[in-house]
Amino acid sequence: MIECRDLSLVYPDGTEGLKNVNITINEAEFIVIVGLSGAGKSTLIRSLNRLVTPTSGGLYIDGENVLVNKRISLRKLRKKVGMIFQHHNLVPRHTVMKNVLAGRLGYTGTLPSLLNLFPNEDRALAYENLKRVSIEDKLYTRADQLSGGQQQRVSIARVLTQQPKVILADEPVASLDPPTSHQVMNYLKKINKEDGITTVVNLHFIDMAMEYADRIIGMRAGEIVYDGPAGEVTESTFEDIYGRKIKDDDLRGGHDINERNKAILS
Ligand SMILES: Nc1ncnc2c1ncn2[C@@H]1O[C@H](COP(=O)(O)OP(=O)(O)OP(=O)(O)O)[C@@H](O)[C@H]1O
Repeated sequence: MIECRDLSLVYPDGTEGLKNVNITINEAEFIVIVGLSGAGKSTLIRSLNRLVTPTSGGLYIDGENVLVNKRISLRKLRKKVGMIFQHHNLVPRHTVMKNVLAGRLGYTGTLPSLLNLFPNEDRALAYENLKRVSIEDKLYTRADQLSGGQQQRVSIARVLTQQPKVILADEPVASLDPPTSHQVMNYLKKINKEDGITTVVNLHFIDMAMEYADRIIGMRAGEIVYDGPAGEVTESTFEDIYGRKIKDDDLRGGHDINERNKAILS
């Protein structure tokens, strides 16, 4: 469980990225954070993994405040919390397998991984996870030879290989076309349901947020302005969060294609 208590973050130039955020993220939830550009979605998700450091308040992971308790090293935190980025952050010239094995870094240490000395169990785990996102046939392909959607699936396999308790995804579909966006979201949702891994995703497409989230958190100007079950969200909720009418650009579309996608994945 993750708890933010009066969490605030002021960037060095004085910009308030987060203002008194109070949320509790429960085990196995699938949460989507929505809000306009600049609302603080990335700042919040990056705070949860300490990629940025909140300037006041408490951030409790399994009951321990990781902002004050130095016993919990960053490495330990990052073993528990896996991250997926918009641009997947794969090493372009490394093979798919090597990229996925990087998920074991927190367990093996840097030197064995530099020497490619991963135990066989790690390799088997990496292969299983590539199979879960249906990309095991690209095992020996260089990451930069894959499409954007394939690269994002490899980054999902990498995060799974880390065996995290929580997956954070910062705009994971922003660079993808509608069918590929749905494919990636379906994989994230399937993993959340099957493995019970808590998942927090930043999205700016409201139709996707409603389709995949169990719970939606709306942000504006660094503050939480909505927090509730996705089933209770309406167009006017989004208009309140965005402070304006909903536009076509706020929708990803592609739902007809998604029905086929879901059938393939189920
Ligand atoms: N390193 C930084 N230094 C100063 N200000 C920053 C920094 N990173 C983000 N900000 C500011 O903090 C606020 C929140 O930004 P953040 O990136 O968290 O928003 P966002 O909702 O994720 O937006 P987007 O969807 O465009 O990524 C914005 O005003 C942004 O300009």
